[in-house]
Amino acid sequence: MSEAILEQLARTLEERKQASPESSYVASLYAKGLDAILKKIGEEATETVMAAKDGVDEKIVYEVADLWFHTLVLLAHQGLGPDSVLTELARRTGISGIEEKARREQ
Ligand SMILES: N=c1c2ncn([C@@H]3O[C@H](COP(=O)(O)OP(=O)(O)OP(=O)(O)O)[C@@H](O)[C@H]3O)c2ncn1[C@@H]1O[C@H](COP(=O)(O)O)[C@@H](O)[C@H]1O
Repeated sequence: MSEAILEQLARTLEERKQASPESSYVASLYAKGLDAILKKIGEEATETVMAAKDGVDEKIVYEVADLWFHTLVLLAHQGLGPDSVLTELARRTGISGIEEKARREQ
């Protein structure tokens, strides 16, 4: 399920490259450029740290979702997608390419 969400969101982020900045938050970030996206990632990372310091699980989840979302916007902006990160994580955990492909197709 989690991969399906990432893939759906990645498709939406790709579609937003054709949208007007007035009609979409993501399109407005693309229009502002890389530095604006990186600034949001920095802010969301800081908010994640503060949430973790507060120790409230709901806040942590909310801020990590914001952080993940903005890193996905960065990947899309750079012409990358969640697949490349999942492949790298799979490589680190020792899952082979064939195993990973089979798992994804299940
Ligand atoms: N998943 C998200 C998502 N998560 C977080 N955000 C936005 O990220 C921003 C988080 O910034 P902050 O926490 O600083 O809150 P804020 O003060 O309101 O934000 P700023 O005004 O400072 O930018 C908010 O504006 C949230 O609305 C998101 N915006 C959009 N999406 C999804 O992205 C897709 C495209 O969205 P649009 O571009 O809006 O069509 C859709 O599927 C949306 O559901």
